[in-house]
Amino acid sequence: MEVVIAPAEELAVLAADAIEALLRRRSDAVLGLATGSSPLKVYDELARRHAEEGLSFAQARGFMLDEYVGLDAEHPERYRNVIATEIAERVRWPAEQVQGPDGLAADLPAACAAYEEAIEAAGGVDLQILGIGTDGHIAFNEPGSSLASRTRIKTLTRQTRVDNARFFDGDVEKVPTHCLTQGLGTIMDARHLVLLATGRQKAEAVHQLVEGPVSALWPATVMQLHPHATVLVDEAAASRLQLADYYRQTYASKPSWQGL
Ligand SMILES: N[C@@H]1[C@@H](O)[C@H](O)[C@@H](COP(=O)(O)O)O[C@@H]1O
Repeated sequence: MEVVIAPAEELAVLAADAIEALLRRRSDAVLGLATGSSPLKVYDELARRHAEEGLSFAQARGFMLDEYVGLDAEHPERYRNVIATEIAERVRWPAEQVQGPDGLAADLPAACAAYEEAIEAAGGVDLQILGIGTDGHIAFNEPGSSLASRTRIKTLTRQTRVDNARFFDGDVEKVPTHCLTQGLGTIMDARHLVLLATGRQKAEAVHQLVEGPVSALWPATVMQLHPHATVLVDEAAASRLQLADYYRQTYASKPSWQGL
């Protein structure tokens, strides 16, 4: 696992560099997309490169991590709509090439199974962008999630609903109680995991993710078992890391030919 500690703007550039390098290598690359505030600067940077430097998403495919159950098709916080607004439309990504689990399906388990099949049929995710919840969840894999889980229905914790209430007029009761989420096993199948975290409220989760014992109690710790995982954090999110100096030295002495 590589840990990079840098200001948020720099982290966004690093993540965008990795995505750009992938797209220039393979224009039909498969990107894993996350919602939440953590990836927003990355999406801004990709939109800028699309507009100013011609970075193309015309052939790329995208798979979202998760979706709320039951939000109206037009609801602005429906993750499908969030991804359309924050990234897909800005880079003129053909809508049919970006998919998410269907939180409005009549048969939710069938929708989860279909989603797993769609990811597999696309050849799997090349690069997965991730954020992390304050309770250590990735996607919506709340504490207690099986480390081998696949796309399924989950109940959101009170903590996650409180954290996400800011997107629902600050009213926790408006935050859905259930979601569909890629499982930890699904996420672990992606070939490169790039997690972004900023702010002191993420410091404990980041410490557990990087340095804690692998445990369902902190679901993101499963990433320690991934052969290619990158953790991009600002100083505040890194403030509880025991080996922060070592990560800094390692990154400072990294050869320029080596990407993330
Ligand atoms: N389902 C999303 C996650 O994918 C995201 O990583 C997390 C952190 O959100 P933020 O980046 O806004 O802190 O919250 C949500 O619950």
